[in-house]
Amino acid sequence: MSDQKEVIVSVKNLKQYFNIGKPNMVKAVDDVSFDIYKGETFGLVGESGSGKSTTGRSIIRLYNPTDGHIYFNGQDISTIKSHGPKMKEFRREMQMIFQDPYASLNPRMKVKDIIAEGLDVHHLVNSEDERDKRVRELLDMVNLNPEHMTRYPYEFSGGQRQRIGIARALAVDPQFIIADEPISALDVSIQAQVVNLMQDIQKKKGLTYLFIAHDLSMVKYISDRIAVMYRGKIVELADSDEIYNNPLHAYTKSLLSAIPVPDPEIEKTRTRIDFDHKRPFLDDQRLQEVLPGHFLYCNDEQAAKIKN
Ligand SMILES: Nc1ncnc2c1ncn2[C@@H]1O[C@H](COP(=O)(O)OP(=O)(O)OP(=O)(O)O)[C@@H](O)[C@H]1O
Repeated sequence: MSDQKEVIVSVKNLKQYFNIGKPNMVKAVDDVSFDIYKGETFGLVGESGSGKSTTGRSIIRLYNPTDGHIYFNGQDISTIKSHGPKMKEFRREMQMIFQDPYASLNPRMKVKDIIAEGLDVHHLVNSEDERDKRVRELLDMVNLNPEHMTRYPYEFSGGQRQRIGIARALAVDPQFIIADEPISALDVSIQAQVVNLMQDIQKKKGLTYLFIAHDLSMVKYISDRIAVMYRGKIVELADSDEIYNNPLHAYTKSLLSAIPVPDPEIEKTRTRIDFDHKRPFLDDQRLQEVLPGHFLYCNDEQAAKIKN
């Protein structure tokens, strides 16, 4: 994490509601606020349907926010037209890596054209030679053989395809990458390789990551800070170690208890903590700082108890 804690992305009171036929409204993201610091990996964790992907997609402005603000390097991007020239500039700085490397790469395009898409859109290269040279560099950066740039996605394994997805995201030299469950579809043996690669590249390029995952098993190792999301709200946010060693929200505790332990003896005795999913959010609760840098969704009385 950067020492100065310079904020790169700031999300303020974001609401993203979907109208699924009156009077039904899905509150996918419901009044969520957090900052992401330059150079850090910010983990966003929660079970399926908790609103993680919608949060990521709202930041990159794939949706028009229902309410609230998104700031990128201090500029409010929540009101910029999503297909206008101004947004195009910001898109160059914010890229996305998707969960399914099979679905997210066009099977009819050669790898070099997939990777160069951003270069073309943003007119970043002036000749075919320059384009090829850049694609080679990018393939090399993700440890793929540059000679394979004229191949098609089906000729690559799952892990290799995710590397292609990473190269595509890196092509425009972004500052910030949203990785939406980038390893969930991969074999466990490949997951660590892809994560290590992402971390190496992060160091080299000073990148900031928003890393979305449905469980804490990998995220706790790679994130500087973690936000736990439940039913459209952030219920806890703290440094990764703090989340792991001192979880305060019952939902966080249940997520932690779901992580398998590598030691078979300890694994045998692992008890899962259940979370009562019927428990509603109450009007007097909000996300508040209960310990330095540790935020919990609770009421004032609960907060005061933890503070003392
Ligand atoms: N475009 C949309 N239209 C209507 N409802 C949507 C849309 N996108 C998401 N939702 C709903 O919003 C809620 C949050 O979805 P979201 O995909 O953000 O959750 P998630 O935590 O990322 O889950 P997953 O891991 O399954 O992707 C879900 O109830 C989902 O059905």
